[in-house]
Amino acid sequence: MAAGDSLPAKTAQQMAVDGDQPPSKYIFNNTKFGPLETSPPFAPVPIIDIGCFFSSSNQQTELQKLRSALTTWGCFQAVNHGHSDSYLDNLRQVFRQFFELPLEEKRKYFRETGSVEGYGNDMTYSENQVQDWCDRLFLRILPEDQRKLRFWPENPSNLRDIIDDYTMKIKSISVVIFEAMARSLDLEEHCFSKHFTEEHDVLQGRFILYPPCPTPDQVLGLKAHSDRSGITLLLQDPGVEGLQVLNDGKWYMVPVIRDALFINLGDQMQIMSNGIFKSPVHRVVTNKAKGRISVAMFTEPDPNKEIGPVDVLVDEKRPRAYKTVKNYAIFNHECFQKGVIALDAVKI
Ligand SMILES: O=C(O)CCC(=O)C(=O)O
Ligand SMILES: [Fe+2]
Repeated sequence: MAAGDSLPAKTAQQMAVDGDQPPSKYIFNNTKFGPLETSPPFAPVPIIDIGCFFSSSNQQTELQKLRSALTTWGCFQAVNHGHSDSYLDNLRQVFRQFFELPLEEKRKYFRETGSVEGYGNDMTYSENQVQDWCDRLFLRILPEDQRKLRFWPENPSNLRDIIDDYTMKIKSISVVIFEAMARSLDLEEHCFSKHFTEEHDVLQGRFILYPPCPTPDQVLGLKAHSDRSGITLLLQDPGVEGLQVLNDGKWYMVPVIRDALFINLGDQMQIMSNGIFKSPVHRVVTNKAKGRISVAMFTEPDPNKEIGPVDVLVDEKRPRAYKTVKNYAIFNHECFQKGVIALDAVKI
């Protein structure tokens, strides 16, 4: 169990409703990632028509954009992914309904001390860890036989079915993207996707509420981090910006495009691509007037399999940049506890 980890005395949502000032443990500390800026310039990350990746139409222009996006920003906005505005609105609405339930109802799904799964806040690893101004429901969705259904809300009554349905959609989009990523580097198209299409691959969902915050210039919604995933597929709130990405030492705000999926790479893709693709550091800022909701899905390979740079991307000109690693999630977690950046720890 993490030292000092406990559930919050009051959720961020409740503090927002009660008009509380954020307690001192929520106040941002200047970190190596620079100051808190609530309105930096917009990130000029490309918008990619991923519809063409599902068909045999000419993909060259989009593949070039994909390669350029992933080698510089490590992220892009995916449009034409095949899921309607009303489907995505409904998805966000179901999670909104969950967060709007009385605390007594949500409490049934509270995460347990020392574990991330369930409703609640981030785990606390040390006394001086700065807290995030958000509440979340975190579920391990795949492999199916590892689901802890006690954390899966039964209210709203359609929430479980909607997660299942969205999971299928996310799986198929992610495979198409992994294949396009390989083609964008002129590699055999399954070289990445094969690590994410096996029986014990992992998919986690983080459904996050960022309530309005009275002091957005002092409190982050989510601290700077890179994802440990292969790729992360994020549905943003169409009503308010908040996500920022770090590029070349500067923060940029990710624009909201109503029905785009914002896709960013996680550390495991930076490793598999031998450092060619980037896993961007990102964070979320809060807003005084508006709450924000986001739906993040994280794909990960089977934790029992070793991952490392794919062979075809290692040669004399580009020596192996990363060691192989098993169960990157646990490794990443251990590094975090020691204050070490996991990607640095696997660098050769
Ligand atoms: O809510 C967001 O916009 C980003 C969430 C995120 O970065 C994460 O859950 O890892
Ligand atoms: Fe993230």
